[in-house]
Amino acid sequence: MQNLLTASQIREVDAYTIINEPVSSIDLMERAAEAFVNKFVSLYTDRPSVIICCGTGNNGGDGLAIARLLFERGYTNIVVWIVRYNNKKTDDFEVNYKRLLTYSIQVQELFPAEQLPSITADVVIDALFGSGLNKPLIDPWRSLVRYINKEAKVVVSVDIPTGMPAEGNMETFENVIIAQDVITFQAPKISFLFPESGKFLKRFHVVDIGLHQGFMASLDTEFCSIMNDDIRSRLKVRENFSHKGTYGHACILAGNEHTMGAALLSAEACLYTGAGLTTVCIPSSGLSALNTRLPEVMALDRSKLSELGTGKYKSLGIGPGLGTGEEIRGCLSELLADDLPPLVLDADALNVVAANKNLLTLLKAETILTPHMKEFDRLFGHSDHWWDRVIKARTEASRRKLIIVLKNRYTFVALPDGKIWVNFTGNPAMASGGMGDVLTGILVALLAQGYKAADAAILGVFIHGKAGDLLAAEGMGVIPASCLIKKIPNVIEDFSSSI
Ligand SMILES: NC(=O)C1=CN([C@@H]2O[C@H](COP(=O)(O)OP(=O)(O)OC[C@H]3O[C@@H](n4cnc5c(N)ncnc54)[C@H](OP(=O)(O)O)[C@@H]3O)[C@@H](O)[C@H]2O)[C@H](O)CC1
Ligand SMILES: [K+]
Repeated sequence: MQNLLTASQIREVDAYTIINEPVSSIDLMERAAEAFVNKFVSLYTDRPSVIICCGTGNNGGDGLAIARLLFERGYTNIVVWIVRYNNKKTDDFEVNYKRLLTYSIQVQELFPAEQLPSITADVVIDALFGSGLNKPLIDPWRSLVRYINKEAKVVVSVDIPTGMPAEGNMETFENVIIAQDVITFQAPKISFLFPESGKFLKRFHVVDIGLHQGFMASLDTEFCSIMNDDIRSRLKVRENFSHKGTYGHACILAGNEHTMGAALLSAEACLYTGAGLTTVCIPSSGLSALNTRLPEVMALDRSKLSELGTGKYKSLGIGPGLGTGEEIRGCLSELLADDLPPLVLDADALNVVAANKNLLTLLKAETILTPHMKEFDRLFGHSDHWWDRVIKARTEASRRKLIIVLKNRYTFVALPDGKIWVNFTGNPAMASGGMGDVLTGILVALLAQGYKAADAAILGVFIHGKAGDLLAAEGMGVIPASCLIKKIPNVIEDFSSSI
């Protein structure tokens, strides 16, 4: 895992690195600028003309060093804007300013109430404000940002688009640079994870500037990202002499007459994730579809729900395509009161619980809930913005000792210990019906194999997204859920055999 830091934690790590590496702050700035330039030249290979718009804080200091380094790499068409809208400046900005003046790079100082120079360059590099932003922009900075957004062809931001807070509610921060690319230092900023950031940044790239890893890891953070090593260290290799009994019997209560596909997708994903045996509890109307499509999967008739609590199954998933009719509501209330195996609740199961919140209190510790945004809001109340929603997921997960998998482009896994694990695998080609059903099947299979619920959730979201990434890398711009399932074993193989 890698901790994701708030702006104040970034400052702490910065200061710790300077003292304990040790490295001077100006050298750390130089490293940041070098890392930016290396990435920039790999993204923009045709040596574009650039305007570098610099504030007078350390983000601006980075911008000045970037100008110098691009010049040293043979960029001839560089203009540096220095935005002097107040008298503040940092020491490292000042050092880099003096260094820049020894180069023959064109520098233009911008003062309030002056007309803004025209933008003719191919790319504007935005180094106005970074993680030091502490309030929404007002004029004259606001007008400058609006002008750049209107006039610039392409903007590449240093660390964070100017005007965006590093974390927190983004709603009041309306005037933000719209960046094609953001080259950000050490770790993604928490704000990048929320859909609201999507209108301000198209892509972000993380570059290592050598901040102190041990100190970063020691910080008590709310957010962390799921890394490849987290998967490798958790995935168990399938043992020689193992048999179907070794990998558990999973059961999925899903599907209805018109939504049997959801049950089939979940069951198939469960199969491909390696459950020893998979049973689906479906109405008899789905039997021929199941037998035709998934010969490996067994059926339990919907009338035999009482079998779910008998200890026969090692894990249980409830919800995909189940429906929310009276009959389902009644049987779910009874079931949840029963002694069930490790449980995943998805889709209609969540909707039934949302309509009868008392059921939440019946859920055993470590139950996995997999809501998308709307299901989450139905369960725990409406949120106006994602920051509020994610913090609510954290609170509910720790208060109720549940595992809440809040699905989105970057899925948030809120654990009972208060930590939120963010998953970075997955891609927009996966945005289609049935993907949630597949995730449920993956999770139920992992629980059947004896993974602890928190590990199953972390592994499950990663494997799901990674399977989609493999298909995207093969050129699939749209990925049907049934195609993704077939890639699950490849991901598991890749990550369990390379310890
Ligand atoms: N550890 C790292 O990742 C490194 C980061 N570097 C770069 O440094 C910036 C952060 O630099 P900092 O000097 O802390 O802050 P900024 O440059 O973003 O902002 C400067 C000052 O701007 C003022 N401010 C804040 N909000 C506003 C606003 N809305 N309007 C006007 N002014 C504003 C604020 O001063 P106040 O006195 O008003 O509080 C800021 O101090 C980081 O993003 C990286 O680019 C290092 O180069 C390497 C290590
Ligand atoms: K910036």
